[in-house]
Amino acid sequence: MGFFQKPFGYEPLLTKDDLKQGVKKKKGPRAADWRSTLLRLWKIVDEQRALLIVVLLLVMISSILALVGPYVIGQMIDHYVMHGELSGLDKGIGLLIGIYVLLAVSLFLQNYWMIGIAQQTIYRLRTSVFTHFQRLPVAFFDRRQHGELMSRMTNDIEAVSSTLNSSFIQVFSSVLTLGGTVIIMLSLSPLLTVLTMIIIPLMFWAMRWITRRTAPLFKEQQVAIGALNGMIEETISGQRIVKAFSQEERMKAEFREKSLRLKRTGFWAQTYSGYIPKVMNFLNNMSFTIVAGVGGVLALYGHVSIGVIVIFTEYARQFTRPLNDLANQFNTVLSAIAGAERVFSLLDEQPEAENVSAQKHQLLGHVTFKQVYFKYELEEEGYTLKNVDFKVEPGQTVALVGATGAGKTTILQLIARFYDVSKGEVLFDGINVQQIDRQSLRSQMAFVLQDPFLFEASVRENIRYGRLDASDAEIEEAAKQANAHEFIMKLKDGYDTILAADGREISQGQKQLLSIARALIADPKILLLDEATSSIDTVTELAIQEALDTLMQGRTSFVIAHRLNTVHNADMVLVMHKGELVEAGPQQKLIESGGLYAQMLHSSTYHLEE
Ligand SMILES: Nc1ncnc2c1ncn2[C@@H]1O[C@H](COP(=O)(O)OP(=O)(O)OP(=O)(O)O)[C@@H](O)[C@H]1O
Repeated sequence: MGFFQKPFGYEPLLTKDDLKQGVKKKKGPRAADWRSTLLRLWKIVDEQRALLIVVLLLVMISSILALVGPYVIGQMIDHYVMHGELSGLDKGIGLLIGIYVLLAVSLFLQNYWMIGIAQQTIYRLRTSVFTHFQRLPVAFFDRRQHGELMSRMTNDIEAVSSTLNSSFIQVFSSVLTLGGTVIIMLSLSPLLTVLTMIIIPLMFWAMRWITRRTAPLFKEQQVAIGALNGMIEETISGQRIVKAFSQEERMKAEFREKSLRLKRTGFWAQTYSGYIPKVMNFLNNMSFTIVAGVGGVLALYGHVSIGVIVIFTEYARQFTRPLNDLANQFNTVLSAIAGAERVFSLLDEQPEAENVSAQKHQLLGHVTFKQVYFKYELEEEGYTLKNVDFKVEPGQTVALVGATGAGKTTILQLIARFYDVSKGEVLFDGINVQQIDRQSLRSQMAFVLQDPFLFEASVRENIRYGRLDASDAEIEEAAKQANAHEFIMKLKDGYDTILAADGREISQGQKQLLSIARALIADPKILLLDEATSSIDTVTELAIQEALDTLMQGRTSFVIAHRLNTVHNADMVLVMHKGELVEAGPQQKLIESGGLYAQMLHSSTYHLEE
């Protein structure tokens, strides 16, 4: 019973120390070649070594049992049938039944345990990739396509999973069966063995001839399927446009042409690949005929017994099966190695570097930028932020203004330490951000974005995301303060209404209110806000404004301002221009100085709403 339970326990695949080490010695397994990939995969599977050894033993037993079957039949023919002895036959049959029952049990168990091992391995691989994702810096996600990353989590891991499920046993048992068959055949008759093997080169030649023709056809078939699917998807989602521009006939003609192409390549790809089992069967039959003919002659001259001929033909039949299986497994194993390689390369990505001397720190609310220079990884040349220098006191509200691309969001991202500065320093209460534990820093900050992110969960859970231990009463109180309670109560199930991931059932303004409630429940020391620019009705707008005022009280707040009123009420305005902080101070002072901000207020390129 113990074995039945073993594969399903969970232990983390990579410990924190492993990760640290992996980062330090970047030369570790880079998953660059398939051998190191296999080795890494093996290391994970090897965690369940005891069970794996049992499975391998069972595979050995079942391979031996499968080989012994025909041998027993031959012996029965020679010893009982040829001598007309019925009495021994029942013992032989009993033995055969025993062998085949044992074989079935052994196959069942090895399959059950191997799937357990495979699923546990995949579970741990998937968990460590996901855990690793959480540790990766924002910059990593900047340079990767999200669809591609999701495909690694799903398709690539699935490729490894299906191979582990079946190929491992299949390959091992094929090799054993092949070896065992050859040894038995050689011991029975070397001459007949050589004759059986004549077909091997013929088989390889035939397979190569066929796959050379089918490989490009299958590739073309994939391309044709892709093109056809793409067109179908476009036509369905663009239905209105197709109709509006009366393009139905053209679409039909295009579809027919693409569909015909798929039909043609599909026909030849399937035809050629369909030849493979037929050709194999033919060659197998030929070898069978040769063995039967030559064996018959040998038996007539008394060189071998009839029993040996019967066993031999049976082994000769069995002989090609593992060969075929190995050939079939080849592609599956290759695609699994490729999948595993891509998964491991993700695990090799460096996590957010943590300073060992970093400490937890209770923020007071001072924020200082000291000659900060910053450059995104993807940026080709120059700095996104250049020599940004400012100092904010606890509880102050700072409005960031500037044209699009000036660097306002970048400043907020540096405060949240999504990125590290290239030069200069970001300080909280006089402590360099690098010396503060990242987790403790972020837990004391909250973001309210223009387009807040909602999870596919209830309204209550979406607010609770700000602080997981918040009680239902606290959540309701926060929603009330955020002016969200009223609209929540009008939803179908109130606080229990499940929202879609994109929050499509509620308006943009309502999403903002939820996000404000989420920030309130987090009770952060520092607030990072991006004011909404999209047109929101005046009632919601007022509700948001009021909620934000409540939220900002007693907290150091940075607001990317889109409204004149916000700038007006701010303690300090930071005017950004092409990555530089060109002016800083209260709005009135900036207007009086007649600098860039004063000009911006009157120009049409930068617009603050009344
Ligand atoms: N993740 C990123 N990777 C590379 N470059 C980026 C990234 N994010 C922003 N940038 C670039 O950095 C510059 C500053 O962008 P930022 O988002 O800080 O401007 P912004 O002032 O907030 O603009 P907006 O008002 O349009 O949001 C821009 O040129 C932008 O293209």
